Amino acid sequence: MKRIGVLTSGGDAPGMNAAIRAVVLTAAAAELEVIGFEYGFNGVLEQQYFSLTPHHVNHLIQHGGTLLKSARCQAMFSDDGVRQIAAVLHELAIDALVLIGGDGTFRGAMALSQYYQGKLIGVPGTIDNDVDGTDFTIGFHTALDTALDAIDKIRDTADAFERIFLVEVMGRHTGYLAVAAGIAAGAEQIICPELAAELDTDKILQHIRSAQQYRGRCSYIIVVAETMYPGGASALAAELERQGVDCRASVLGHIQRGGRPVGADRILATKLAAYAVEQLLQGAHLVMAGEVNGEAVLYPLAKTGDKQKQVDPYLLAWQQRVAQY
Ligand SMILES: Nc1ncnc2c1ncn2[C@@H]1O[C@H](COP(=O)(O)OP(=O)(O)OP(=O)(O)O)[C@@H](O)[C@H]1O
Ligand SMILES: O=P(O)(O)OC[C@H]1O[C@](O)(CO)[C@@H](O)[C@@H]1O
Repeated sequence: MKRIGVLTSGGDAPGMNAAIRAVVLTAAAAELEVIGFEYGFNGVLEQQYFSLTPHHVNHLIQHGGTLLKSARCQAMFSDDGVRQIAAVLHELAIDALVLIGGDGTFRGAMALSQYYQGKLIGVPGTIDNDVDGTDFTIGFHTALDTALDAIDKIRDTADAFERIFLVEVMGRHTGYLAVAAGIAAGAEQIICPELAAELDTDKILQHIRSAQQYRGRCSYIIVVAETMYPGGASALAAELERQGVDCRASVLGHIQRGGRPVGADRILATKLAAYAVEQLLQGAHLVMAGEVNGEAVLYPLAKTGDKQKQVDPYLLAWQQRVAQY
């Protein structure tokens, strides 16, 4: 193996830069050349790439975003597009490709494996934490702290007005961020797919009223996962207002994707990206470098999107038992 490629794809996540750095430094130590493709799979298709040297990754570890940019690539959903991308990789003599992204990116890797003869390895980078085969994805811990910082501030103003707030967090179709942020912020309610397939406004109102009966007037925060209500938290707040409850909505949105990665994400990114390159050199293919119980492990890329990993059931049950107090 002489020349490897690396790209970041899907939603950017704090710590992706730390992962790129570790890929480049580990490869340099093994005398491998690294080609960085920009804008995810689009950069391969459009041949937007540059040779990445240790010089490029100096003092990169502390920065959010991704040096390689990210994107979602429509061409990957057509057979023709996948073939073209594989052809560019062959043309550039890329022996292996390191893909830093979420389960969608890894589905892309599986599609690419039909036409690409080189090796493919994944590094889990997404704030959503919705990737099987690793306890945590790179970016999740930073996004959690960013959400917490915002919710703690919302609590201050909610307390001052004894107001009800809906705070919408990201997470696509999973509630890892919602549950973690809700628990850590001491939210009164958490609404996420793991707690209820469909949102029930009667139940929400009942919950608010029973908490108010028990405590008297007080602030009340509901953390809502982004896909739980058509139109999001703002539309849900409007509906609750219509039913006679005065409340405000705050959508945290993309601020959760930005910012300096926290230590846990920098360390996870360094470990998993370094491990991925080392394992490539040992012949690994079509696997993701993950971390389970503190150990670096390889997990089949084909299974990373199976949704076997669970949001902590203990915390979910506990939240439901105590929230009315
Ligand atoms: N089924 C698929 N077949 C081929 N390519 C895919 C497939 N699913 C996703 N991809 C490719 O991977 C890219 C990223 O996927 P996606 O938008 O789902 O983000 P992700 O990697 O899951 O990260 P995140 O969840 O953090 O946004 C897509 O834009 C597409 O190019
Ligand atoms: O950047 P976009 O396309 O708005 O995507 C937002 C989505 O990306 C994520 O930030 C990461 O997957 C999700 O939490 C969110 O649903």
